[in-house]
Amino acid sequence: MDKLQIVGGKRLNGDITISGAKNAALPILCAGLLTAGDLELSNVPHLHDVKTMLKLLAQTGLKVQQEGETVILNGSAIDTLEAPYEMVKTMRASILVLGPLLARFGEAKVSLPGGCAIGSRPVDQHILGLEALGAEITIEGGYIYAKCPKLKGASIRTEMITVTGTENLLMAATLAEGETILENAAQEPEVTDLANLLVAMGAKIDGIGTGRLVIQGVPALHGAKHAVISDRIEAATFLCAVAATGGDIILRNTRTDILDAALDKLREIGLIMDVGADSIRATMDGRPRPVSFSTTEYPGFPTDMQAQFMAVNTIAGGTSEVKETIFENRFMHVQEMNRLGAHIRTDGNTAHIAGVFRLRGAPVMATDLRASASLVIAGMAAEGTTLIDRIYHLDRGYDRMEVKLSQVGADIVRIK
Ligand SMILES: CC(=O)N[C@H]1[C@@H](OP(=O)(O)OP(=O)(O)OC[C@H]2O[C@@H](n3ccc(=O)[nH]c3=O)[C@H](O)[C@@H]2O)O[C@H](CO)[C@@H](O)[C@@H]1O
Ligand SMILES: C=C(OP(=O)(O)O)C(=O)O
Repeated sequence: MDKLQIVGGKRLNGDITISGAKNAALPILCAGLLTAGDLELSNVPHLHDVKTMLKLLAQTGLKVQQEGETVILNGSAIDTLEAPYEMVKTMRASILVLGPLLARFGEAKVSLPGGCAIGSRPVDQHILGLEALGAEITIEGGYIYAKCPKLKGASIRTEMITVTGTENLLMAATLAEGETILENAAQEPEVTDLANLLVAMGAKIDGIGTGRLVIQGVPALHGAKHAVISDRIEAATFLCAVAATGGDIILRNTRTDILDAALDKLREIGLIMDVGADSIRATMDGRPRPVSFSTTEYPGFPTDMQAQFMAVNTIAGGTSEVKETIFENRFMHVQEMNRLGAHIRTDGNTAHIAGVFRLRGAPVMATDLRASASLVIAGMAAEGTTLIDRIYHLDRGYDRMEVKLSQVGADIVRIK
């Protein structure tokens, strides 16, 4: 199992190119199931989750061609309407094949994803929404069996805002008969990116980027070309890294208009930023200032950045409070950060952090994707050597993170 070895205390200096967003690429790849035409996707990141998704899609009969960051999909010969447990268990986003398969082929069999380190993460809203569109759904032996010769438009209000739930229902509704209204829809930029692709494929969607999506179903979708949106979470993760280590970096190929909540907090920390249309220069000197925040849906502060900001807070000059409102168990990094000398106490969904002057390197264990990223940041800020075990979590969602960080001066190596 690969590990990362980090010798902390190095300032970061140089350029980093941000990759395409994992959370946009995954649903967008699933949209390949909706058409018999060619889908040509660029800016697709090199991630373990993308590999898993392509493997899952290929076993349905979807043709996959990949060269660098470009992926061409063709769905003219799909013959297996199934997502097996073996693949779904390693990546929850596999649930995103359910809506497209059902809408285009009238049936699908998809393994229930089950819980994971950050919470129980049910998919009841995906199921209820598809039932509202006319699907007959049964759950047996850990699998969701969905059937409906032709979905019919409906008005659906999910009980909470769900990102992949919105995406699944949105994709299904594009091929349903008549009008579908999705209320309480997620407004995350990755949902918008998917919606824009669907429109390029011939879908009729109003209200893109808002909490109310109105979809007029069409009989079929055609092929399209699309560039996956830049990863705002990767960008903000590197900004947290420089806030923790000090230095002067430039992020390229980033979308600065979708980073507001994170940029506001980074300014509060003391990071000086020169924000262009697709690049950010960030400089940091001195000790970070503590920041308190509560995670919420977009455009609020993203739960996927909670752990990385907590890493910065551990060495800030003062105390802070971090509240996690999206997932019930997303503080797995706390114990590991405390092993590095941080002073964090949790009380339900709130973490109280008393900044220490210096963290000290230690062996730690990654527990989930963003927890892994936060330990990388903490390790880079710590004195001495930190060894991070179980970094397969990191590889799920960061495109060669250690390579990008070494290029800007971090002392970080992968140990096979
Ligand atoms: C691949 C992808 O895009 N992953 C993102 C997506 O995950 P994902 O789409 O799985 O997260 P959701 O937005 O669905 O989850 C939000 C909350 O709703 C709950 N819920 C959701 C659906 C449902 O049917 N029932 C239910 O109870 C979840 O347990 C959670 O507490 O959004 C999360 C919240 O921004 C991000 O952290 C993930 O990085
Ligand atoms: C929780 C995340 O991803 P996923 O929904 O794919 O588990 C994440 O990207 O931080």
